[in-house]
Amino acid sequence: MTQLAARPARGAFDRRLLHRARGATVFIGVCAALGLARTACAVASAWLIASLIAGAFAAGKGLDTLGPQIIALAAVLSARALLASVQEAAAQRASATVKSGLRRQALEQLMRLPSGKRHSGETATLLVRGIDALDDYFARYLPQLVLAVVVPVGVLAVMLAAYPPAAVIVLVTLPLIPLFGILIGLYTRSRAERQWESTSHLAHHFADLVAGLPTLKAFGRAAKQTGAIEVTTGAYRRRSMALLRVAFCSALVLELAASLSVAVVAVTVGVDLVSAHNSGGMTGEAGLRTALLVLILAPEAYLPLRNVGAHYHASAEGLAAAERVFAILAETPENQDHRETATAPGQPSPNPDAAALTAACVMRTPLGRAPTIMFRRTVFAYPGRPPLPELSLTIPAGQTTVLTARSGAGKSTLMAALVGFRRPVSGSIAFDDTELSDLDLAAVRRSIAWLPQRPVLIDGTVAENVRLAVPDGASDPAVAKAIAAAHAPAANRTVAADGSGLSAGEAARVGLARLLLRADLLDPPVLLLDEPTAHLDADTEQAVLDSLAPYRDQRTVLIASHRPAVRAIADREVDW
Ligand SMILES: Nc1ncnc2c1ncn2[C@@H]1O[C@H](COP(=O)(O)OP(=O)(O)OP(=O)(O)O)[C@@H](O)[C@H]1O
Repeated sequence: MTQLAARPARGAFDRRLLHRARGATVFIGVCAALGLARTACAVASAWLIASLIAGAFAAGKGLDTLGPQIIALAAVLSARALLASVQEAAAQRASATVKSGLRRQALEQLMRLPSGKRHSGETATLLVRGIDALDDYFARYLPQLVLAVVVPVGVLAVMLAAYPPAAVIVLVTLPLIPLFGILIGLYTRSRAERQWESTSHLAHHFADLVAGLPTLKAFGRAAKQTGAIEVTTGAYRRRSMALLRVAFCSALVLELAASLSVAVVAVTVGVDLVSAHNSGGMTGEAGLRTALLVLILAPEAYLPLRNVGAHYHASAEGLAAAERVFAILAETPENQDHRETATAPGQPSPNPDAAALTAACVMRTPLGRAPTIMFRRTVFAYPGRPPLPELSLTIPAGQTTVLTARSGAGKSTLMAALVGFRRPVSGSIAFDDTELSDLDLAAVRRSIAWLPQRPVLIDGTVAENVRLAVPDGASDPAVAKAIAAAHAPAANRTVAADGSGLSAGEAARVGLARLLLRADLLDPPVLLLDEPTAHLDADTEQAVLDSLAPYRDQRTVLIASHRPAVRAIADREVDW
């Protein structure tokens, strides 16, 4: 289930969405201008239609007299259609701007937050489908909201000039539409939130199931998952149908209110027309034209407000997703220094801004040549777990230290802490005499090459995977050298993001090639290697360790491993 609490419903006009993109503000201005032009077209076409009918029926005019008016009507209707398509194009453009802005900001924030905090299936659904659902908000709802303000005012002004009683009826009944719309909208909003939770849950469940399918099949439990999927999709279907029911009912209610109001206007105008023959009021061509003008214009006053209600339902899913994106953007990265950027050393940096920032930091690397690393009474803790034992440890400068503590003692945690992905709950970490918390974390990361226990892989070739280790890219020969030194698979071998296509040992050597490439090009003074030879046979292990030898020289190297061959290259072993 989604981990993000739904926020209270916002108004119909979400300022935060518009503030996210400068283009959106221009778009609102364009919408208002186009709305005014469309109102003018609506009034002009109503007047032309009324004149044509009144001229033909009340004054008996022929095509020769009415010809210019027919041409004018065609021109006005074409202009109205053109304005509508310009508005649609502007809306799509504004929508694309806001969506890409939101996606970029959410991704940057997610990369700053501690990894593993959020489910990937749910996040992918939010960032792809959820944000895409904002199209309805920008392309339909927002333009309609502008029209809902501009059109009724324009139409009412014309009606007031032409036939004040009809204007009064419209003025009195018009607020019923937004009133009903708001009441239904408030109800829909909570349903849309629940619908979005169902969507996230389904995505979450499905992603978990697909990832765990081999294991489930191996234990003969795959068929049992059919029932669980049926339950999840059933809940999703029921919530979708409930939301659709509300949408249809709301359209019906708004339609009914508008139709009744127009009917009252029609009856008033009709009664006036009939009684005019006795009183001398609305008679002849002018009287019929006025009556027709009012009858054609009256529905135009209600239409934008009704459409706002309908489009609100269409955009509710996008708004619910946007709430969650804003919740992500508002999160404070608890495990992170406020100065850090997003790139993990030796790990891919999908964010060019972060890469550029990291590249800038290389000019002021804070770590001296081969620093001493100190853990002083450091305690790490994971949520819901007892804290790990207090640790006081000195990793000597320029030496290779092998951590041999038992499995689960916290070796990987300690390495993650050195690159700022874990923060101790008490005690401190220092490079030479400077506390990590006083250093620029982005620059610290730039000074470290880290081979994690399970290197992150992306879809692509081995070369592409290796090249990611350096934010500014690397030449083919440099990549080839690192691949050869790490005894990694051929550069053109294809790899899937889940690691399929490579054995566990081969994947580890791709990670090692990244570390070596980083060491070659960025010359970091610290190397961290977490179980670098865990899946390797003795010969390959020795070859890899031999390749590593020149890189260990003049650097502070920390390796987590229990393997005898690795322990044999240690200047110092540490256990706790
Ligand atoms: N994300 C996490 N959430 C909760 N507990 C965790 C998490 N990561 C690690 N731990 C726990 O913290 C402890 C230390 O884990 P860590 O991976 O650092 O140990 P390690 O010494 O590297 O183990 P190994 O040699 O098996 O790789 C373990 O008890 C582990 O279960």
